[in-house]
Amino acid sequence: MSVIRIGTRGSALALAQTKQIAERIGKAADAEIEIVTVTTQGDTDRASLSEIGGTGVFAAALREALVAGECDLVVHSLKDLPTGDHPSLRLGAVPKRVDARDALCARDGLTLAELPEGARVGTGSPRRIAQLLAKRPDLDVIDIRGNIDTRLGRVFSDDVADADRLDAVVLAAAGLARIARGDAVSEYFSLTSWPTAPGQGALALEVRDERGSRELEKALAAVEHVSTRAAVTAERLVLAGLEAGCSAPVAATAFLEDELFFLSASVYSSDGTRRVTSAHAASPESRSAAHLAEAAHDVAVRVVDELLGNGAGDLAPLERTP
Ligand SMILES: NCc1[nH]cc(CCC(=O)O)c1CC(=O)O
Repeated sequence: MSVIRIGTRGSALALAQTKQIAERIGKAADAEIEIVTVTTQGDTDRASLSEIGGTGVFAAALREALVAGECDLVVHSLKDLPTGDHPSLRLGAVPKRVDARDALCARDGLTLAELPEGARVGTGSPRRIAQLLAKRPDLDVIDIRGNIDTRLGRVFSDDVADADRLDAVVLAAAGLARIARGDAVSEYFSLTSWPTAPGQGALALEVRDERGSRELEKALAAVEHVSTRAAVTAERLVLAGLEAGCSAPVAATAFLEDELFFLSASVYSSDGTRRVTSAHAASPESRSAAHLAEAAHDVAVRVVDELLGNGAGDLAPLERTP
């Protein structure tokens, strides 16, 4: 029997999502599935995400393992994947997105509006910092790093030093659901008032840019979800069009509803006081992958033009300066 080796990061989130994909692939392909754990700089480096630069830190080591042939397929959180094409890898499949929303995890079940004045709220994401300050300029936003459990621990664990204690953290709902910590959520932010990172809540299955084995191709086809791929393509084209990295204060949300394909994107100033938003829709000729891709490109071009025309380029440092 042929073997499909799946590379993954070692965090609880990465393992949970990889195991889920492994199970689906195991059912679809007549192959033995092996999981290969790879350590990445994003897992070991405790510097803040804005310092080491979000773009690619989580993805780089996984990609190296894939290029080196140590595995046949890697599972990424799509939002951690750089937007540019890799010279020898391709996006083999994009499974159906789960929840794209951000969630507040606060002590005593408090919502954002209910947090006391000056409350300490943790996040390492420039987008989330800007969104928090836009709604609550009084908050003390603390730059934090680490996996989801570590971050939740700063709010809920009994053995956190008082100096490290936070009143709340903002995390991706999808990540919390994947590691079965949805119980920690005190408020889900609606995508209309709080859009999230391009690709958030979606996974990316990356493979070498060659025709894979029959079983690998069968596995990829079985988990592919065409409208999710079109949505995340449009969202990522916004980042690419703005020449922004994944640590830029940029949010984008795309989805197919009835016969319309929507894309909305926002760029924030770092302090949350200013925001430029653009939204456009297209009606694809059909729901085929090709027509949806066409719609995704079409709306992304219009959204990027409008954002830049309205001064988005001057709002925030979009590109990471090394
Ligand atoms: N940047 C880290 C990261 N990458 C993917 C997720 C969550 C799951 C997802 O969006 O797919 C997270 C954690 C978070 O943002 O809370």
